[in-house]
Amino acid sequence: MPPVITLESPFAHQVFHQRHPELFRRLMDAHPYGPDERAALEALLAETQKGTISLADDAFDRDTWLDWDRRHFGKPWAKAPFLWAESYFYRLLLGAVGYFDTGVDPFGPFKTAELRSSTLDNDYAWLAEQPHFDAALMASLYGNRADLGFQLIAGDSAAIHDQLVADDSAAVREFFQRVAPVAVTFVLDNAGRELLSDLVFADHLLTTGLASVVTLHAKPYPYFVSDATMTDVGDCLRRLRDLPGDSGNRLHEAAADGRLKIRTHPFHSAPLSFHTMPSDLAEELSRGVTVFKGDLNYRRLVGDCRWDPSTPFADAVSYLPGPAVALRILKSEVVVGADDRPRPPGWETAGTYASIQMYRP
Ligand SMILES: O=P(O)(O)OC[C@H]1O[C@](O)(CO)[C@@H](O)[C@@H]1O
Repeated sequence: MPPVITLESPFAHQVFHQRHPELFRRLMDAHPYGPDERAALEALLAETQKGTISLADDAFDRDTWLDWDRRHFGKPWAKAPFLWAESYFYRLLLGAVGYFDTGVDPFGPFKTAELRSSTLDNDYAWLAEQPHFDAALMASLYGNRADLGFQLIAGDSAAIHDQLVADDSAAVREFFQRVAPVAVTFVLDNAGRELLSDLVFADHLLTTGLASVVTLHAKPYPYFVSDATMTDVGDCLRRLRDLPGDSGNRLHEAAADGRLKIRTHPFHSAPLSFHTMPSDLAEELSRGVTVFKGDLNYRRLVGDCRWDPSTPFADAVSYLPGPAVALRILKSEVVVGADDRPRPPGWETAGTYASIQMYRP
């Protein structure tokens, strides 16, 4: 594997030194946190910006983190791998605000606001007509770009394709048509609009008979601000029932008869790439095709490393136990399988480029 990306990277440094303080300001604004939680958040910020990585003796999940440790405890945060450090940061954030005692999702107010957004019904008006395969696939992809005007998805697809650095959409469509009906697992990313769009894609696969069963893998706890937990999946399914079209009701029925399953796995909040996924998860992902959503899952899929962007996608994911589709808006420095068209500086992290990549063992 190429060298791993660490917090020494200017992009990762910016995440820890600019985005995290802003996140903490918003959390303290959104919640009536008392002096203890506020002090714990301030201490966490200071530690992750200047201190050493530590693991509390009485942490309830100490054994898990010792298992996931790669000799990072006791070392400076500034030298840690970006993926490992970000993941542990969110675990510590949850501890600081008492999540493991109260069960109150610190990001809940942001997620709720998105589902209550006054523009949501209008943005999903296109659902009134049953989307075809490409539109459903693109909705799931571009759901990963939070600020997308969703009418674009059903409209001018040429503009969208121009932004793709890798486009295996035809191979994805042909794959589903050839192997249908197939078991499909979604390794979910964000709640809110992204999850609503993923649900629309899942409904399309079930309704058209391309999927025999769809399993949604959510995060075991709140993570990376907006990542979907099991609770978020329930909330989004309910919200989808109020949006135009009938996807929400169909998925509700699919859940009732066992064609839609919702689950989680502890490894989805591990600070490690999928190369080291446990055998029970690998066994699950070997049963059909897996759709990996979003930037964080992409980093975990290929490894959060300094790949040459022209490296074939298949070379980076050949360890997978079965076929896979990766749908991602590029928001971090990791890129594989990109075409060689010239792009402006910073294109990897700008959040304006996207990729659709398919792996068949
Ligand atoms: O929601 P997504 O698509 O997984 O993106 C999350 C991304 O945001 C960051 O936290 C900061 O850019 C990345 O580290 C991470 O990959």
